[in-house]
Amino acid sequence: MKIFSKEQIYEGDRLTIKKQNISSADLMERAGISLFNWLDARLQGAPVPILVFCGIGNNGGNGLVLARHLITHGYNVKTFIVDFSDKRSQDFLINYERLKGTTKDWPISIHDGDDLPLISDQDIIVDAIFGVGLNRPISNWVVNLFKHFKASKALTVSVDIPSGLFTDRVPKHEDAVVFSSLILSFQTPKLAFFLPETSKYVDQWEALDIGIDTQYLQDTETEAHILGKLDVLPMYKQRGKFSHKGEFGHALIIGGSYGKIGAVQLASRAVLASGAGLVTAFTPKCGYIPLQAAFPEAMVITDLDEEKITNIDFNIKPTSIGIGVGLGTDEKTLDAFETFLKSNTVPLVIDADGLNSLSKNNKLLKYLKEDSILTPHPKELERLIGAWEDDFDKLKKTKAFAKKYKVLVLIKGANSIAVYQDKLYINSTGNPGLATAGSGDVLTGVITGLLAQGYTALEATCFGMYLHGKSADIAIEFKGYQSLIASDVISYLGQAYLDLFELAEKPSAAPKQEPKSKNEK
Ligand SMILES: NC(=O)C1=CN([C@@H]2O[C@H](COP(=O)(O)OP(=O)(O)OC[C@H]3O[C@@H](n4cnc5c(N)ncnc54)[C@H](O)[C@@H]3O)[C@@H](O)[C@H]2O)[C@@H](O)CC1
Ligand SMILES: Nc1ncnc2c1ncn2[C@@H]1O[C@H](COP(=O)(O)OP(=O)(O)O)[C@@H](O)[C@H]1O
Ligand SMILES: [K+]
Repeated sequence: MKIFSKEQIYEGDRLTIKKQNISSADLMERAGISLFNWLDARLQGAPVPILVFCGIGNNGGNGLVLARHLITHGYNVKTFIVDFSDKRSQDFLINYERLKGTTKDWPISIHDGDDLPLISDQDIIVDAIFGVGLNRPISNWVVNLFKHFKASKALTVSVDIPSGLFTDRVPKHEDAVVFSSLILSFQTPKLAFFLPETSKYVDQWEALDIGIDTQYLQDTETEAHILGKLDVLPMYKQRGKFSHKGEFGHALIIGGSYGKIGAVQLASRAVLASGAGLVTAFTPKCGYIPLQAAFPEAMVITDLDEEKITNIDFNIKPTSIGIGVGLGTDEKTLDAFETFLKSNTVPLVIDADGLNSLSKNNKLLKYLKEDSILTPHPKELERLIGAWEDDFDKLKKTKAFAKKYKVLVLIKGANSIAVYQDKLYINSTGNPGLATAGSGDVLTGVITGLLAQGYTALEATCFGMYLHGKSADIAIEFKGYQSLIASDVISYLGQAYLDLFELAEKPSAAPKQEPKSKNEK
């Protein structure tokens, strides 16, 4: 699913209004009704007090439309205008009048210095104060209102985006953003929903189709994409009945050092569990017995040295290589890594100590084969590209690095992001259970295994991180977060594959389904 920038959202609104020959108030009505449908389908008339807080712009306008429909459907609604500026948008005013025509409970205006309304933790707060139009720091009295929301512990639903969250920068103060239990976002989510520094404001999000022009949605190139099942399913390669293991490639995992052979075993097992035909592990001699004993499906080649890799030499023709897991950064290993990089022409995944080797000796970067896949977690990334201001700056720097060396960088984390040729591919699967030793080694194996089967670097990375996270999402249903271990992610990979072909289950009371916009294949 594409993630549109602030400018593209405004352009989409404008173009839709023109092409569909409607007014902006009509579009606002449609947006407001999509909010109502979603909430009504789940509230089903519950008498819960709903407190709708509206700004004076179009986000506020959405709130007024929602309030009006809730009132006419008999819900228990109180509407507040958060009067942070005397500049009211046209569509806000239209809906302000409409609302006053609907109920005798006119909206209550809140100004700087007014007492804040009483909010019980049984209430529902609708945050329609700021949308994507936020363009400067928020007045303190509004920040106090946000703190008041948080202190009330009431369920908070944000319209389009949590008020106070910018679409393109990290908020200066944590209190200046509404902590949202649920965001009902128009048409597509925003990039800020997926970054470590801003995701704390985002619990759940839903994208509501408001009928933005499908041609525009289809034709507009966006920097970021969130990858769901429907985005990765087209990448899946069917298996023919008469296929044989040679067709599914031969991956080579290079890594391991004394006491860290397990990383190689995890990666090698993940290679086969992702569907590759053959896997060979290249490790120090100390890895030979453990690997052959623990994982008979793998073939093993060993280094001359007992405890570390000192000379990478193999007589097989792998179709993909994954290097770095458990590798260590001993001087001799660094030299072997350099020699290997200079001669390698095979599709390559570099992880863990392979990345640290690149950081220790960044003149090696120029030897990286085009489309090599680097899979750093944030700490490894910082060693590679240097420190960054915030998550947006991190992405900017990573894009520059990926373009400069013509590589793909997968930044691992809660929402892993693959950075490739100026684009960002954000993973939608995975959970905190994955914060466990070796889960990154498994990811390396999955991606190397997919590369071996002929997936492109981008496909192997996007499909790989999706399956890896999906496997963990299935595994925690049986294991819980705490006791999920990396081996489980391998064991449940098969279920992750099978899940690809399960139809997405309908929410319990499916709201009136707007026609799916084309860009959601
Ligand atoms: N135009 C339309 O018909 C549609 C607009 N949409 C809604 O409109 C929102 C964007 O609306 P707006 O562009 O009016 O902007 P917002 O409603 O997000 O912000 C309101 C106004 O506040 C001002 N402002 C920004 N930061 C401020 C601050 N810190 N202190 C005081 N004032 C500040 C801005 O001038 C802005 O116009 C979207 O988030 C979405 O909710 C959607 O309904 C889609 C349809
Ligand atoms: N909170 C989280 N939610 C989802 N995925 C996570 C979370 N924490 C870590 N992960 C995932 O777990 C893996 C961790 O990789 P890494 O840090 O390399 O672990 P290791 O080095 O132990 O193998 C990555 O795939 C990352 O995306
Ligand atoms: K909002």
